[in-house]
Amino acid sequence: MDKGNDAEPAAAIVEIRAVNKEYALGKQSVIALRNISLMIDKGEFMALAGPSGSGKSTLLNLIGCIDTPTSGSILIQGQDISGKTADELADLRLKTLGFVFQTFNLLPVLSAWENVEYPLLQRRDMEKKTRQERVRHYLNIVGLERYTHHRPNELSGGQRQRVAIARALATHPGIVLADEPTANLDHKTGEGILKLMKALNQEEGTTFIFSTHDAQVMEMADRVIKLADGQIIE
Ligand SMILES: Nc1ncnc2c1ncn2[C@@H]1O[C@H](COP(=O)(O)OP(=O)(O)OP(=O)(O)O)[C@@H](O)[C@H]1O
Repeated sequence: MDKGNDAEPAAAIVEIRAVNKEYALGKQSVIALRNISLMIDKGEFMALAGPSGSGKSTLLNLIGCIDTPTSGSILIQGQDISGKTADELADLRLKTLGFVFQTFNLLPVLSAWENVEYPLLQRRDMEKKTRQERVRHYLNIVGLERYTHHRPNELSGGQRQRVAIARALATHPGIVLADEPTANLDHKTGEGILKLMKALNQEEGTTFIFSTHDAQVMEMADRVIKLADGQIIE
């Protein structure tokens, strides 16, 4: 009987195979990632840790299909993304990936409701009623049901990050990528955001991959991958 890997379902939601990333900086080149190989399972709550410049954002950008590796390959839900067109990658980002950023990246002229609704408007096949229920559901989950009409500048940092989390989850992505999601929040608020992410990971089974400097944030992860100078050291 064939017991090879081909016969088994792929457990990894993200697979990174021997990835290198080099940036050209004028005539010089900067090696941001060196020979990274990593399997991330569905439902993981995983932290990327490491000092500034160690390659955390670069790795998140590659997994998020925002940037491409110089060599090596990345598989998302078993599909190699290197052969995909820009349109196919945009579709993958919209359907499979949710993003949470350090600086929240909300659209300032839109209300909390409209910010969460925004990515759903690109789903042409989604009915208005379904869309509105989604927005209401995720704003309730992050505890912002009373702030739906507020614009980002009328919200606190923690509330803004809650809007960003609701926006990331509203499209029902399999994976949420969060680049230093607590870096611009005070410690208590940051802890609340992490607890919220962890609860959503457990309740909805969403895979979370986040970068952090904060040791207490790392403690909440199922697994911590440490990077230094573009390499996995632990
Ligand atoms: N667009 C770019 N052009 C040139 N070099 C870059 C670019 N982006 C990142 N780098 C370099 O790649 C390396 C890794 O950067 P990266 O932003 O991934 O680190 P990081 O661990 O996320 O740091 P931080 O915690 O400060 O955000 C650094 O040396 C950085 O200067």
